[in-house]
Formats: sequence, C-alpha cells, structure tokens
Amino acid sequence: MPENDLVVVESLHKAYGATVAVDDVSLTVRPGEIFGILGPNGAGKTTTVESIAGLRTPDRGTVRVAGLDPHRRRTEITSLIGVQLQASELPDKIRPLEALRLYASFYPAPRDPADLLEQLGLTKVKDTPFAKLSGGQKQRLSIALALIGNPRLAILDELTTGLDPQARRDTWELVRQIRDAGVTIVLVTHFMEEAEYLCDRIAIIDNGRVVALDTPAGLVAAARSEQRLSFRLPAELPDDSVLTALPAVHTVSRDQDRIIVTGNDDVLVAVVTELAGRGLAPIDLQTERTTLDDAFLALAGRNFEGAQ
Ligand SMILES: Nc1ncnc2c1ncn2[C@@H]1O[C@H](COP(=O)(O)OP(=O)(O)OP(=O)(O)O)[C@@H](O)[C@H]1O
Repeated sequence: MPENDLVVVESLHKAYGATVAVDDVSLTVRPGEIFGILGPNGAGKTTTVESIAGLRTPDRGTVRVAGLDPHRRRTEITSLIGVQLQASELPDKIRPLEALRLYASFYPAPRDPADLLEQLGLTKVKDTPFAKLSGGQKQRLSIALALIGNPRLAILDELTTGLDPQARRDTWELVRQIRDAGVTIVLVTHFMEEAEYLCDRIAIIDNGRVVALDTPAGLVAAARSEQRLSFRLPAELPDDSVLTALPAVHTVSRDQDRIIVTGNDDVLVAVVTELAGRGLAPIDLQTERTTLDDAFLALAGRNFEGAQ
C-alpha cells in the first residue's frame, strides 16, 4: 500500500440478500483531496462509503483507512472519520449549539462548537430549533456534525440534494474551505456538475463497479475522442438500429424529441448520409461540448439521467 493513501479499498463486494450492491470496487483516496464517488441511484455509492466508515461489513475485499480496518478498529476510526449521511435528521427541537456540544462529548479531541458554528455561518441561528432552520442551514449543521470530532476524513453523502442553486454554490465553497483547512473529503453525489466543479478525482460507479477513475479533465478528455451530435427529425426513424448499425456510431440515445448520437470522427457524415438516403434531413443539428455526462454515456453505454 502506498504510504500516502488515506483510504484504500480493494475488490470490495457487498450483497443484501440477492441484491448485489457493490460488485467489485477498488479505489484509493489521497490525503488532502476531494474525492468524488459519482453514479446513478442504486449504483452502490452509499454502501461503498458506509463500508469505508466501518458501518457495513464487506462480504469480500478489504478496506483500510490510515492503515486500519474500519470494522475492527471502531474506536480509532470513529475519531478519524466524520460522516454526514443521507438521512441525517435531528430532533425538531434541538438547537445547533446544543447538538454540536452533545456530539462533541462523544469524541476525544473535538473541535470547539462555537468556532465551528462561526466557520459554517450558523452563529446567528445557534439557538434556533432545528425544525425552523432553512434547508441550507440544516445541511450546514449536518456538515458541522461531521466535522465536530476533528476528523482527518469527512464523508459527505448527497450533501446538496434539495438545495436551491445559490445554497448549493455556497455549500461547494464551504467544502473547498474545509479541504483547504486540511480535511480530506469523500463526496458522494449523483450531480455531474457538482463532481466536475468540486472534485480532484472522481470514481464513476455503475452497477456496483468502478467504470472509470480519473480527474474530471481526464474523464472528459477520454470521452472527447467521441464526437457527439444531436438533432431532431421531421419523422420518426423506423428503428434506432438504422443508426446503431453504422460502423462510425457508438451510441444512440434520446433527450425528449432530440436524438443524440456519439461516434468516431466519421459519425457526422455517416449519420447525415444515412438519413438523407431515407429522405430525412436533420433539423437543428448540433455538435456538442464534451462533458462528464458524455463521459458517463461513453463508459456506461447509456445516458446518466436515463440511468437514474
Ligand atoms: N440495507 C439494504 N437492504 C437491502 N438492499 C439494500 C440495502 N441498502 C442498499 N440496498 C440496495 O443495494 C443497491 C445499492 O444501494 P446504495 O444505497 O449503495 O446505492 P447508491 O448508489 O448510494 O444509491 P442512492 O443514490 O439511491 O442512495 C440498491 O439496489 C439498493 O436498493
């Protein structure tokens, strides 16, 4: 194991009865990075991070955090990792300062609750009951609770789900500040834009497997060898296989009434020629910028949104 990896996951496998949640996941997280785990709903993201946090027992494979087995070394792991899980609901009446003081009492070397509230912009609402906080404030409190134990690693799961665009942006800045203050972050998300904006490296998980692991730029560059066209047609195609049968075409998908085709450098000519032979002229034909969405499409063979 390279000494500088904070998290090492090797060939992780976890099934719930007949449902294989994590099939074969290997990844490493380096100290100081924001590492994204990106994938559609049900891909196995939460099971993977819960295994890292020692909250699930793997059926096979190994997990090490700072060289420790999280399942066997519960006490040490609890103070190394701060977890903000999806359903972190608190009692309606609890107040932020009170909640942080309570959580602080569980840890050997906690952060100062008042300082943390200040850092997260929650000082003004420190005595406001949880139920009266805005969505963004609740979310920031759940992040504060993940940080109160002064962890080396914070696991943030779907942290901006349900937030409006401004609160989401604010939360992204906050995550960067936390990382800049020295906390390594594993960020679980199904938002492409969030992963692209925030993460140093991303593992794309689909059907319990890592289908790609790279920097956002690396993932996009790998997909850029693909050309991507989108257009509408004046009449329906008899079948998508008309296009998928063309050697230059890799994938065909749909976004409402638009057809999206990816393929090699010859794809534009091949598709337009095929359609012309059928008396169909594409309407509003566009070649589009390659994004992480396209990387997912190229890797998983289907649209990310369609995989939800
Ligand atoms: N405790 C459980 N019992 C049974 N099945 C489970 C359990 N937890 C997860 N699963 C199933 O395992 C698969 C992976 O779930 P997991 O929550 O790890 O995925 P995810 O990528 O985090 O999805 P989401 O974004 O929807 O939370 C899903 O099919 C899910 O229904």
